[in-house]
Amino acid sequence: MPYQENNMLAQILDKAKQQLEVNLPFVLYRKPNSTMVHAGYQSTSTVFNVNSFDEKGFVFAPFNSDSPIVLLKFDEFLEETYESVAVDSELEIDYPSSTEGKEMHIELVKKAISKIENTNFKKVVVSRKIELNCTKNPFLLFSSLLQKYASAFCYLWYHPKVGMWLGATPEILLKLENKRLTTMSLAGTKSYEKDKEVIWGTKELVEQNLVTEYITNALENKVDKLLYSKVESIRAGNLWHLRTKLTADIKDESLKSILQVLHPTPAVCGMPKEETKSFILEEENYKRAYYTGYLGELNFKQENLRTTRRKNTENNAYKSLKTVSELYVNLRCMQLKDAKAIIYVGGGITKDSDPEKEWKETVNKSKTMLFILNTV
Ligand SMILES: C=C(O[C@H]1C=CC=C(C(=O)O)[C@@H]1O)C(=O)O
Repeated sequence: MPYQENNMLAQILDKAKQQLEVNLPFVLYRKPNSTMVHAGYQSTSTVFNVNSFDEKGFVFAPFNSDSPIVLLKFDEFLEETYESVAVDSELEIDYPSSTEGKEMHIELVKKAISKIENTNFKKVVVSRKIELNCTKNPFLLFSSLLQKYASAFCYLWYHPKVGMWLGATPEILLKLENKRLTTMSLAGTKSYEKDKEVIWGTKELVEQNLVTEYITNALENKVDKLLYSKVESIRAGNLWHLRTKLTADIKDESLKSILQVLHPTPAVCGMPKEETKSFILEEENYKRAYYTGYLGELNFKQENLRTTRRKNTENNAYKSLKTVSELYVNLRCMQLKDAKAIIYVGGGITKDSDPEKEWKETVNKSKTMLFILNTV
C-alpha cells in the first residue's frame, strides 16, 4: 500500500514545503524511539559554517573537511508529535538484481585487505554509491522513514546551496549534556531474519572491539569515569549490529576537541585514523560528501525541572538550563538530486573479510533506503 502522509504533522510538513518552493533551508528530524518531530527553518539561503563549535543550531558535517560544516540557524522551530502505526517491518523487498559496481567494489575490498596484510592497517571502511531514478516526494519519503525505522534517528535536510539528504541512522556519534558524554561503538553487521537469533563470528566481534578500543584511546586523557555497557546486538531495519554504549564526564575540554578525536571513528573510517582516511580519499571511486559525516543539534538549551528532596518547602522545584548537543553519524542515507536518489553504503574491512560477503553486506545495507523508495 502506498504510504500516506501523516496528517498530524501537517503544519510542520506544510511549512517545509513552502521553504522548498522558495529555496530556503530546513530540517525535519525525529530522535530514536520518540514520536516527536522537530522542524527548524532558516529564513535566508546563507550558508553558515561551524568553526568554534560554540555556535547554536543544526550541524551538518561531511566525512572529510573538504566540504564545509554547515549550520542551519533556526529562525523558526516547530515540534509536533505523531501517532506511530503498526507497520510490516520485515522489510522484504526485491533488490533490483543489478550488480552494477560489483567488480569495482570487490577490487576495492581486495585492496583494503592487502593493505591490512602488508601495512599497519587494522581496519578500514570502504564504501560505494548507488544511483537510481527517483522523482518521489521527499516529504512522503520522510514520513515513511518515521513509521518504518522507530529506533533510528530519521531526518530530511535541505539547503539550496548544499543539497537534499534523507536518512535513518542507527548510530549516535555523541551526546553531550553539559559535561556528561554518551557515545557508542557500533560495528559488525548480520542480516535480520525473523524468529532467528543472530550468531556473531570472530570477524564482527573483532571489528566492533576495534571501534571500542579506538574510542577508549581517543578519550583517555579527555574524560573521567569512562564506563561501558556490555556488547549487545541491536536491530536496525533488516540488519543486526553489535553495540557498546560508553558514558563519561569530560574534563575541561571543548566539544570541538572531543569531536576532533572522535570523528571519523573506525565505524566509518579505520585504524590508524589518518592513514586509513587517506586510503579512503585516494582509493574510493567517488566523493562521500556528507555520508559518514555527522548531523544534529548543536548547543541546544534544555530546561531541567529538578525537585529538591527537602520536605515542607513550598517552593521545592527549581529550574536549571543545560546545554545539550546530540550528533548522529550520517549512515543509511541518500541524497536526492536531479531526479535521482543516490544511496551510500559501506562496510568495515578487516583481515578476515571475504570480498563477496562484503559486497553482499553493502547490498543489504542499501535496503534500508531502497525499502522506503520502493514502498512510497
Ligand atoms: C559504514 C556503514 O556502517 C557502519 C556502521 C555499522 C556497521 C558497519 C559494518 O558492519 O561494517 C559499519 O561500520 C554503512 O552503513 O554504510
